[in-house]
Amino acid sequence: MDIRELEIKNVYQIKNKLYEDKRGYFSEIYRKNDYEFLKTNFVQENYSFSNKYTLRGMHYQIKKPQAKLIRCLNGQIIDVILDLRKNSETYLKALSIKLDKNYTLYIPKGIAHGFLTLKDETIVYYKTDEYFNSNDEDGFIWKDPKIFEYWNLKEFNIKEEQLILSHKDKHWGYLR
Ligand SMILES: Cc1cn([C@H]2C[C@H](O)[C@@H](COP(=O)(O)OP(=O)(O)O[C@H]3O[C@@H](C)C(=O)[C@@H](O)[C@H]3O)O2)c(=O)[nH]c1=O
Repeated sequence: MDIRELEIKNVYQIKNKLYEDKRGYFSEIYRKNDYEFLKTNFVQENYSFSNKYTLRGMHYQIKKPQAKLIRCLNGQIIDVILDLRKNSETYLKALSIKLDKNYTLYIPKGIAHGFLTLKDETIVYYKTDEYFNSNDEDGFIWKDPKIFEYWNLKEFNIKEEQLILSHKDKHWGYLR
């Protein structure tokens, strides 16, 4: 596997192998032994389907933080993360990465996560190593200065008014 650690500690980008032919393509999503190096026991799988310019985030769990293995099965996203691990060398560092069918992203526990879809019918599929618990969930607003630039809205010619957000994601406060 082609694995690259990104600028936030223990965040990995993994190149997906696609076997293309006249029918389309085939790709494995997950083999336990390939991902043993992560020492992560995934317990839940999710997928979301979104229209273009949907922004979901920024989310994390407090008591039982979730590591996530994220793949964009259809369409394209800008994935934005921020390191909230106080003991991390890269504490409060943010980054963004474009994901489509070619790359998987791994984020360890303690990282805030969000993504913006760049195409209609974008499907994001991800595994987590802790169950979702709405009482444990926290977040902050996507416009927080610590991450705002990472959405690259200008580069993609996206206006704030075009963004589609849930009620919850519109009303998070700034990161304290
Ligand atoms: C995330 C999640 C949501 N839900 C429910 C709660 C709610 O009624 C509905 C929609 O939830 P949300 O609006 O929180 O979905 P969404 O905004 O897509 O939440 C996700 O955002 C991305 C950025 C992440 O990092 C994920 O971990 C998760 O927080 O689905 C579950 O039942 N299980 C889950 O694991």
